[in-house]
Amino acid sequence: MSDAAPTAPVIRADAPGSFPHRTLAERHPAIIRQVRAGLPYEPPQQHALDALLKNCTEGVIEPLPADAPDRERWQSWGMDTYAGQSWFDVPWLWAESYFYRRLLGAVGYFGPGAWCGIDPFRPSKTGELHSAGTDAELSALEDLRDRPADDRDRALLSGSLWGNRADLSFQLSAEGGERREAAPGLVADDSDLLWSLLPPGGTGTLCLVADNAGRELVPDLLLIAALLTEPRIGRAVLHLKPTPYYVSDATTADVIDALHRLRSAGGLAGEYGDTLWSALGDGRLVLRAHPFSCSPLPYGEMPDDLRADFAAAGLTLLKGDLNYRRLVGDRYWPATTPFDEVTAYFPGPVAALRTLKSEVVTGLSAATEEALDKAEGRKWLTSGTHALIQVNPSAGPDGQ
Ligand SMILES: O=P(O)(O)OC[C@H]1O[C@](O)(CO)[C@@H](O)[C@@H]1O
Repeated sequence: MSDAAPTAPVIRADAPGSFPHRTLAERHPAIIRQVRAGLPYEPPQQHALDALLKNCTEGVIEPLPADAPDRERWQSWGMDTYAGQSWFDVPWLWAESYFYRRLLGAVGYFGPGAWCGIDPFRPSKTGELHSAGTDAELSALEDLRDRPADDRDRALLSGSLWGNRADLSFQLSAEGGERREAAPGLVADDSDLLWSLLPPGGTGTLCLVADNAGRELVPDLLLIAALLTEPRIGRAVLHLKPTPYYVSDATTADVIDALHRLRSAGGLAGEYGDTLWSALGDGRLVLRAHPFSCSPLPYGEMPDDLRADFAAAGLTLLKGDLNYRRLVGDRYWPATTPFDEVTAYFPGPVAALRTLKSEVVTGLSAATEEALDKAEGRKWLTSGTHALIQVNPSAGPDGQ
């Protein structure tokens, strides 16, 4: 970002009782317990998980072992700077991301050994993919078959947006322990602008930066299939996580599971599944699993090859809360900070589709913020019941 770009305090988890503090102090231990119970880990993995539980609540950040395959990468992402500090004192985004890296290390994900490559979150991901909720959503898709293309596209976009509520890590500590109903209406809605960047007959490239597997990835895939079929795009690039992350984030294995699920569902879901299967085969759908997708840094610090990927797209659509935090910067922005200003650095037109699950938000009108505060206090920021669609069509070199 240029020197004139707006700025605000970076979020840390050092205030007991705050939302970020509860994430580290309560959610991370709950995730470790869930992982430990979810697979029949052997004593070395169990002991390592117990040690991580103690370390992440009471200890200081420890560097990766000398033989870790990604040690140098983490050094370039700030590991040496933060080693020795409390998890609660470093940037919240950094602490959360590093927690998931340490969790994978504890279960032997990076090998050597028999647990190499085993996703510790797979039990909850597959449970969700094969749930009655997913069945119901796939059958409901049939109702869209005979609707005008524009209506169908808007319904699929809405499915992709609200699919972001289905975040398994979030469910572990949603306020009150139970799921609350989604609020009608969006706190910001640039959907008309978004559709103008995906015109009927369009042949451009859409980059979709995925978030969660299962009930979020399924509608994301359906949206891509519809856009390719209509067509509104000629090609889609789907950015996934190279390793399991934030419990439910989608990896290549999760895409394959989701495609099997679609194809076995029959009906329109099955047709879309077949479309995506062949689009992978002929290059109209491309999968990426860039290391930076699991980095603890904002997109403002993305490497050149990723920047080039986004620059080549007619639109990059980032899904979910974490991607939003990384897009605008994980900071306590005044909610009225213009979205266009904090995303001006992005290499091309960019859109965010997200339900609100952290205290990071930009681009709201003062009236919207006031009405939300009046109705809910500050809970609307983190409850996951509100959503937004924001677009900066002029990000990138031509727009600056
Ligand atoms: O799956 P999403 O939408 O990225 O949400 C994950 C979010 O949940 C949290 O774990 C808790 O709010 C955040 O750290 C993170 O931004």
